[in-house]
Formats: sequence, structure tokens, C-alpha cells
Amino acid sequence: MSEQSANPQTTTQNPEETNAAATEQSPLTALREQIDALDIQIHNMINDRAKLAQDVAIYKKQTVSDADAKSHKNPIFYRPEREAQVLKAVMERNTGPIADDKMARLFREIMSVCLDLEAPQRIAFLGPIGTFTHAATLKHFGKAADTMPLATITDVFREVEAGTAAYGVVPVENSSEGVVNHTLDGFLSSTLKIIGEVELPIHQNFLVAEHTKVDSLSRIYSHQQSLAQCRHWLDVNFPNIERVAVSSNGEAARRLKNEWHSAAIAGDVAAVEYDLHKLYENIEDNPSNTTRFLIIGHEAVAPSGQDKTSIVVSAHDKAGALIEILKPLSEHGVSMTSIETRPERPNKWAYVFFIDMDGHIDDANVTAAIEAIRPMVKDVRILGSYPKAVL
Ligand SMILES: C=C(O[C@@H]1C=C(C(=O)O)C=C[C@H]1O)C(=O)O
Repeated sequence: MSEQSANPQTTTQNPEETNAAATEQSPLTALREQIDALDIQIHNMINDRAKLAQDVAIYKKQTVSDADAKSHKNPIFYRPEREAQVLKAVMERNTGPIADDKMARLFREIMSVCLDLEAPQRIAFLGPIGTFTHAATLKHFGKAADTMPLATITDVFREVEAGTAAYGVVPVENSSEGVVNHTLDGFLSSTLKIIGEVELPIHQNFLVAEHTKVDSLSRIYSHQQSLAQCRHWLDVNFPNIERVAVSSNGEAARRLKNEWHSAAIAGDVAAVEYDLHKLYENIEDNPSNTTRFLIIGHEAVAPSGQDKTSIVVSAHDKAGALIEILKPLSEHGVSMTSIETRPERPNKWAYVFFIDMDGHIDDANVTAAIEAIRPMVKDVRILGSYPKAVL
């Protein structure tokens, strides 16, 4: 992004319009003058906001506790609960004509650059560039984040654990394909916490490059899940071209560079990254297809007012164990939002349950429910309390 002066005072005009305005000011010129005047105010206010964020950064540095300073812990600049509250407030007070979610996205980007000014944040994600996880990363952290594509979910866990990246983004479930086992299993061998979630509607595009000969297409590349999500559309529109599954949608898009007879199925981020043209948009068979991603990190998150808590429970291998575990939740009025079962490796026929519930671990009823589960099971681990996805 280019550097801009902190206090813009000048405006530029199209010379043709300046000539027209010399004789009589056109309504267009008058409207644009008003826009220019507002832009100056908005511009200055954004920089004023950024200066306050810098003051917040100074405060955060000063208030790192002595114990933390001794163990060389850095202050925590990124505050997911505060960002969720800011975005929620934007949506609640918005009166239009700009839609609530679009207005929130503008503020998302403003916060992204403010946080970057406080301290740049490196975010590892399941790559390569152009995947839906990349899109989810930009949606959650904004475009100022220093993003780091990695080849596998295990790599994302590892780099965040090692501190190479402050946070990581991994897919956890798709509304039509189900859970991503690698991500759930990642938590079984890691001490990382869940610090946020992001939901992304999955829209697939039929992409071609500048040099593609659209009339003689013979091959289409995509990730196997995306090919499956567009199966019916492909059967109807391109029944005879070869479908080739590759490691990711980003990789599919990348391959078009050297091939004139191939197309790719991928999302918007891939189209932009690889300079491809959308021959057809929204070609997914199920238009409400959504993927949920988790943000992983080291620090616990304070309550935002609308939170979720995730736990993993290792149950005793006996009949009725699950029913027993779920009872304390309803007894304490905690609503469970999802449950997934995974084998508890290396033990044969033993299982762990990943349970998501409404509320924060600081809420008395959530703590009470979890404490009531504890004596019934081999182990309970709190994976994290974090703000529900806002955007
Ligand atoms: C300014 C702060 O730091 C960061 C930037 C925020 C913002 O620009 O509003 C919000 C939360 C933090 O991620 C803060 O903690 O308030």
C-alpha cells in the first residue's frame, strides 16, 4: 500500500470538468467537491484513530506484568474480543445506505491497519495462496495482516507453536462435506487454544486465463472437494472435459499459467492472485455451502459478550458415557452447539468428543457444567473461549 500524507489538504480534479466548472459549476462537480471535503475529514479521522491505537500499544507494553517480562513474553496486541465488539457495534448502529456487513468490512480493514501499526501480526494459514483458507484469513484479520501460507494443517499448528507465526487459520468443518479431521486431531497433540472462528460462504468460479482457448477446453483443475461441490454443474455444462483433482484450489489456479486448454475451479482470492477471469460465477451445486475456520493461538481471550467455548473430552469406554457427559450441560442451562467424535489414538476403540457450547469459560454456568463433567471422564481440556463469528 502506498504511503499517504497524514493531513491531506489538496484535491485533484479532472481537467475537462475544471473547464466546464469555470463557466458554470455542474452538479457533478458540486457533488464531487462535497465528497472531497468529506474524504479529507474521513482521512484525518482514520489517522487520529490510528494514533489512539498507537497509544493503546504503548499502554499494552507498559502493563506487561513483571512475571511476563521476566519470561520474555510479549504484550498481547491482538484482542479478538475487542475487535468482535467493535464490528458488532458498527453493524448495530448502521443506518445505511451501505449494508451492515459491507460497513463492517470497511471497519475490519481500518482495524487491520491500526493493529498492524501497533505491531505487525504474522498469520499462518493452510495454503497455498488463493485457497478458501487464505480468503478466511483475510476476512478475519483484514488485508494488513502478514500472511504466511503453509502446506499442511500440521505445519500451521507447528509454526504457531514454535512462535514463527502468532496465530494460525485452519478449516474445521464444511456444511456439505463435514468436519476436517486433521484439524480436530491437531488439538489432541497440541496445547494451542482456539481464539476465534470465521465462517466463509463458499462460492466457486470457473476460471480461465487471458491466453486460454475457451472453445477448446479439455481439462479442468480443482481440489477434489471443489470438483465434488460443482459435480452437477459440470455434468450439465462441461460433461466431456477431464476433471483433474489437485492439492488445492490455489494450485489449480496456478497451473493455468502454462496451459491454454485448461480451466480451474476456485474462489475469488485465487482469481485475483493469479490474474484469472471468471467465465462463470457461483457454479457450486449448493449455494448455501459454508466452511467454518478456527483461529489458533497461545493466549486465552476475554469475554466479548457473545462467545463460544470448545472442550475436548476423553470419556471412559463404557455404555452411556456420552449421555452422562451431556447431562451437566443441560442441567446448567448451557446450550451445546456441536459435537464431534474422533478416535483417541493410540488406544483402540477409545474415543474423544469435541464439544462446542454457547458462553465463555468465565460464565458461572459454563464453568459449573465443565466441573460437573470432570469427575465422570478420563480428561477434559478447555480448547478455548472465543467470540462467535461476527462477519
Ligand atoms: C486498539 C487496540 O488494539 C487492536 C486494534 C483494535 C482496533 O483498531 O480497534 C482493536 C483490538 C486490538 O486488536 C485495542 O486493544 O483496543
